[in-house]
Amino acid sequence: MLEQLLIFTRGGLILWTCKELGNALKGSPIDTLIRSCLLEERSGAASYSYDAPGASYTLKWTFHNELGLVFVAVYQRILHLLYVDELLAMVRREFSEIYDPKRMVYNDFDETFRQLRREAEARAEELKKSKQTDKPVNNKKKQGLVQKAGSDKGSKKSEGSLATDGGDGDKAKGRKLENGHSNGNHVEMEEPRAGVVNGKENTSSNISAFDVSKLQKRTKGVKKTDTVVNKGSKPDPKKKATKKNRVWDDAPPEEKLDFTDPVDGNGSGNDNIEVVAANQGESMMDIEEIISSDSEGEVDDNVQKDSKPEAKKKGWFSSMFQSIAGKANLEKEDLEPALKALKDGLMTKNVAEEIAEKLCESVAASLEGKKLASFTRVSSTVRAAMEDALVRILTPRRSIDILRDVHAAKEQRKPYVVVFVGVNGVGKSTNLAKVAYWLLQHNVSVMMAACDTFRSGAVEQLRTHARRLQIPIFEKGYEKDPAIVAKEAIQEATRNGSDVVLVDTAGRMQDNEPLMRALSKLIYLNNPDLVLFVGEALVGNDAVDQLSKFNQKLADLSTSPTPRLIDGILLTKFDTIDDKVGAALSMVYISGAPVMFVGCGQSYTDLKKLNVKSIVKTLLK
Ligand SMILES: Nc1nc2c(ncn2[C@@H]2O[C@H](COP(=O)(O)OP(=O)(O)OP(=O)(O)O)[C@@H](O)[C@H]2O)c(=O)[nH]1
Repeated sequence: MLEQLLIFTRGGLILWTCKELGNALKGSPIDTLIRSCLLEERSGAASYSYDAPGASYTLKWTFHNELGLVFVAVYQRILHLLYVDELLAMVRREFSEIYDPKRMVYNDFDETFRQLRREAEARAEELKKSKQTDKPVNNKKKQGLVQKAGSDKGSKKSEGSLATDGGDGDKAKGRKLENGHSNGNHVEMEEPRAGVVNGKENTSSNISAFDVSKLQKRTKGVKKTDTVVNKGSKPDPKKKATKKNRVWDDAPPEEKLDFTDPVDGNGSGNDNIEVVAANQGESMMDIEEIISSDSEGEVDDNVQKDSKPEAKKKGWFSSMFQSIAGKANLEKEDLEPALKALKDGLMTKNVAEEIAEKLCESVAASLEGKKLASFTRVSSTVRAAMEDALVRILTPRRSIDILRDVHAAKEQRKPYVVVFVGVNGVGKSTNLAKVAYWLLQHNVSVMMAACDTFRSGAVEQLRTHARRLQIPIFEKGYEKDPAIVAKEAIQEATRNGSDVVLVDTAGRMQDNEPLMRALSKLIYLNNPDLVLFVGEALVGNDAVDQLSKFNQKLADLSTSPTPRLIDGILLTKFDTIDDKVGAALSMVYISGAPVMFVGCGQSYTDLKKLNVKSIVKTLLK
């Protein structure tokens, strides 16, 4: 049975709920859906699963982007209701006809909903019966295949057909993507994809995607009839051939970019800062590489390339006319060329394919049905939506201020503990030393803990850094339990009054179960203040695998009911990646953890903050 159906604005204002259903939902599925899925650019997913004590729900949703409305249906997961997508589509259609931004109460919709639900249920029942009668035909292999292909096509053609219900009946379609700490809530995607763990929930009130003021602006000039006419009209088959505008490159003039801010800056500046800082610190290596970021704009070139045949078909006049007069309502097909170009562009910048795809799905979901403003091209609209999404993802939602937290710990007379984790050779020890140097600059006393008791030479390497920086190091040699070494190091730091303990750990592959178990133990036993994932900025698709598996393993192998996951990211070797800045996006997207530091060279001073504006600009170049 349907548990609830809600209609609310993107600003979060609830307009209508089904009083008849009236069931009090267990937990807070709607809030969680908004925070963990809709605001995290995962709204392109097919459904969201929410588990609360005593209930497991599936949530499905649809948007009316032009009116800024969100329609959400909640039902018990076990039921696999076949009519939910259909019902949502009908509710969306009927409600948008009576929607008025000035109106708050929609009691008159109760009866309409009752009818729609009856209708959808009846059609689902019919479909079920017809499926049952179809079964013997499907037994014949060849005939079955033909039939399936035919019905799939049919489902795409007929907008209101129940056959479009892709969610409930086709369990095999998508693999579950874990989202949120370890609460088991997840978004289910339309296509099979690798498992993803989103480490942190959005705890802030960052509601830019659900901004009421934006909505009001959008709806101000919209005549209700615009929407009604479009909604009523059947999709025109000719439209497909003539849908796309020619897209012009309206990217800003090329300029040299820096993706980092000084680590003590405010993090939002877009000044061109030299990436390789003045070499005040002692060099750890002989060579210093200097970044070059003067790349050509690839995305818009692609857009142009992709759109050319479409523009040709459409003709110059109609193309111009559309961009001047504004298109009625954006449809998925209108967005596809621009989204494809953006996706390809993101991938050339090293964004993991899976992430690029999900982002595009989410942007498409936020734009479909929206009216294209006059004098705007589809590509500009898509680009602006993508830009918003990227800024939203990369801007930390939780502020982790290490210096503030160090002082807070000091007041409680305990050291602030940071554990550096990551795969082999990414730069854990080197960047741990950079963080130590940075802390020393702020008059914070530091102790290093050599807990890589696995790789020979690791302790000596850390000792060299400690000697150069003249800070104490706690070491117990090799083949010791790193969890115990860390514990003793923290006890020692408490005794000698060190403000911070920086714990070096052995590099490990994300699939190495024994080493991951040892790391999980170290974290569980010592409960550090910060678990910092050190990752190379050079990685592409592997970034997703590394981070998601680290988080997954930390969750699975922990003996604690509330396992600690990765809190922040330190991206290394930024000086070697040119404009391939995509790893930053992939890692933040997949973990929900912010990039706290960027390593951009081999001197102690080569530690910076991520410059979000620069990164976004480069990603869209
Ligand atoms: N160019 C550049 N090189 C770096 C950066 N950070 C680290 N490196 C280099 O990367 C190599 C590996 O660094 P380590 O600190 O030994 O890496 P690790 O993760 O501790 O290695 P394991 O202990 O084997 O897992 C060294 O040659 C470092 O100099 C950086 O930001 N830029």
